[in-house]
Amino acid sequence: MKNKIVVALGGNALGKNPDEQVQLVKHTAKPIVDLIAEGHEVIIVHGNGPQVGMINLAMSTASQSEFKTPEMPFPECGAMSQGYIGYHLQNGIREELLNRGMSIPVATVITQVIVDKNDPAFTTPTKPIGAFYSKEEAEEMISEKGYNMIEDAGRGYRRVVASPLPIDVAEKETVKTLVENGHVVITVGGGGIPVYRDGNALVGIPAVIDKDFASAKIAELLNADYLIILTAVEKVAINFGKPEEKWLSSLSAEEAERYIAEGHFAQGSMLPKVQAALKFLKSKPGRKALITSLEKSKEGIEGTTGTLFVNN
Ligand SMILES: Nc1ncnc2c1ncn2[C@@H]1O[C@H](COP(=O)(O)OP(=O)(O)O)[C@@H](O)[C@H]1O
Ligand SMILES: NC(=O)OP(=O)(O)O
Repeated sequence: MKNKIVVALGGNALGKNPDEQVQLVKHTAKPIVDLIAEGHEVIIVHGNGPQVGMINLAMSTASQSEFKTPEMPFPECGAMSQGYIGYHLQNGIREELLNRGMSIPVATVITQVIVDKNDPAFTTPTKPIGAFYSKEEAEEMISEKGYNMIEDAGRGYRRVVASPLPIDVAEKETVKTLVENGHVVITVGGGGIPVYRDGNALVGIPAVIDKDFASAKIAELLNADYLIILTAVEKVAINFGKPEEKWLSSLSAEEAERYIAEGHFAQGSMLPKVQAALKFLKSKPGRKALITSLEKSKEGIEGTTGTLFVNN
């Protein structure tokens, strides 16, 4: 059956610098084009944590240097990250399509996502961005740049920014029109540029929306059948990393809610994915969500691997 599928790409699909990104995206394009070749309509969402952190730090450092480049506001850095990642992704997918004899237009839509400027998330920064640093480097960044830094699961220190929930997608009609006309669209990159409504204006606000929540939102708005969240693991586990770890092939809404309450999914990594999958599943009967790895996405949609969220 032909499905309308929103695919959310995790950090392992993109890499840490432009060279790595170009190379990784060639690999990322293959499972995406597999889905397109099977006749599915595919909409692509990607993360931007490492990239928006890199861009913002570079712009801020340059503006404070002898070269005195202009201060670049955070929402503009988010827009730059969408352009930078979208540029590589659309070319990678385009090339893979042409290699397989398919001439299908691919485009990135710079996408703004409406948030509530009074979202409580603005008072507690939780979203890790940029690179990992040592404790000493983190302390220097706190005192020199005023950043909020946290220790991230034993992997080092990372800057954190606010992460409000997505309410609506400003460019949803444009995305819908492109999808209906057979275009492959990359949208809500990095969760979308967070904006709030002020009369007729959309005003950017410094934050990074979680791309898992944003992908569930655009999937709902586009009336998609399927949300596929691709990450570094083939399945979701309970008791992850413990001796009694159990990998799950399917999850009902009731089971997912119970496991969330029992604390099986790590905050900032697996938890938003499970919450986003659950939200999409519950938004309309018949909708399905899958969490699996990039490499296994074809098998995942064929039903032979991954964690499938279904209402029974
Ligand atoms: N319960 C769990 N089941 C599976 N993976 C988990 C679980 N809890 C945490 N993880 C970790 O979460 C990671 C995915 O989160 P993250 O790396 O932040 O995602 P992204 O692909 O969006 O960059 C997995 O690779 C895994 O290491
Ligand atoms: N915006 C966002 O969720 O990015 P990451 O997936 O890179 O954390």
